[in-house]
Amino acid sequence: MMKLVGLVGWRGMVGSVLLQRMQEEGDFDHIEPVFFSTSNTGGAAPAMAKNEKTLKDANDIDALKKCDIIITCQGGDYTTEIFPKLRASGWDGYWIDAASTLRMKDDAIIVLDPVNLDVIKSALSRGVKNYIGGNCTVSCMLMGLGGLFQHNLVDWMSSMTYQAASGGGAQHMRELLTQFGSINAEVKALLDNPAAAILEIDRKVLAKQHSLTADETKQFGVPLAGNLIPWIDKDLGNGVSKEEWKAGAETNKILGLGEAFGNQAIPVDGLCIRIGAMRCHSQALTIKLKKDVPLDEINDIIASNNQWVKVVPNDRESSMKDLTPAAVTGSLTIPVGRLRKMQMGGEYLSAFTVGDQLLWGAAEPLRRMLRILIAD
Ligand SMILES: NC(=O)C1=CN([C@@H]2O[C@H](COP(=O)(O)OP(=O)(O)OC[C@H]3O[C@@H](n4cnc5c(N)ncnc54)[C@H](OP(=O)(O)O)[C@@H]3O)[C@@H](O)[C@H]2O)C=CC1
Ligand SMILES: N[C@@H](CC(=O)OP(=O)(O)O)C(=O)O
Repeated sequence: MMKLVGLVGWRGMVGSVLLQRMQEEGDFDHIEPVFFSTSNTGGAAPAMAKNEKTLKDANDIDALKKCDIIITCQGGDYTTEIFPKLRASGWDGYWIDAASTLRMKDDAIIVLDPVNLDVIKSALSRGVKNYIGGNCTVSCMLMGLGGLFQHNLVDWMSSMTYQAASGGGAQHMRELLTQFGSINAEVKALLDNPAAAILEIDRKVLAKQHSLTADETKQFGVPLAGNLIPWIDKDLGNGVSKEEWKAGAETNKILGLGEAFGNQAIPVDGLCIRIGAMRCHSQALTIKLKKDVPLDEINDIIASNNQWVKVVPNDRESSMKDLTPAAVTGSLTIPVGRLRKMQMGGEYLSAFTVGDQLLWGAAEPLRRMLRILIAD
């Protein structure tokens, strides 16, 4: 019999990408879906619905309890509120979640199966029921550089990120575009006049950035258009942002490394920066290798790790064409480029990678976890 799969948060940005991928991969042919809503109980379920044509109440524990598997992209507040109640009610089904709430719990696995299928399989055999998608930057980095970890070559890694507006949510993407529009409108007449002085244009742009209305900076708090923000997520109070903390904590948990697994963690640290890209996160990596491996071997190790990673030749033209958010958006390909040995010595490797943070960064690992569960 087909598994009853509850879908919560399917209407949001991550959820919409998830549904789109599930349709592309024919996942609905293998499940009996039940669509839930926090705002429209009784409304019409989307076209993929089979027997259950109306939306169920996402806060109704009895309705949720009927599902064998629940996938939620509804967000952390929903998970915090509903998940404990559902488990307390005796529900023993599989919970697949995009939110960070449960990621670091002992009874939860962070899923990224092209990288940690062994960790997932071992957890399934132990009866673990909670499978959580990783932080977008971490997942995209591991999809690109997983080969180096698999070959136990990484001594430590520093990751400097360039994260897109979408990481904040749909409203943040809209706000970025609104800001670009306001700034452009401010200097449109001067731009149309080739004789206009560039310093006058620059002065007006800066004045506009400083005078954007509260409405125009409601999501980010400051301008992002023509600017950047060197802080993402909460301030942990020790000079580290929560997004930066996740790099080390989640990378190691995904790989099954660290004290909890009885072995040594690999230090992964850096600064996380918000930039004015739409939905691709990029990161510049400095990797201290455990030994001086020739660059052609490194290229092979990275390229052969999974079918989505693509090594981009370290030259100007290839980097400009294939290693940008605009080139990668909407695609599952994870390009890794700018691979070269650094001045510090043969064990120091630089790399640059880009990933669509709504695909490998959010929806795709959840979808693939569902396929693993229904294949069993
Ligand atoms: N954004 C990201 O990059 C990432 C997000 N995540 C996680 O996924 C969660 C969901 O993120 P995201 O998809 O960006 O959140 P959204 O804000 O796009 O969607 C969340 C929910 O908001 C409700 N909603 C209210 N108004 C609208 C509207 N106009 N259009 C669509 N939905 C609406 C929907 O619930 P309902 O249908 O019940 O009303 C929807 O499921 C995050 O909180 C986070 O935990 C994880 C990784 C990356
Ligand atoms: N914090 C990420 C997006 C996100 O949702 O991350 P997490 O799933 O770890 O909360 C960003 O802003 O780019």
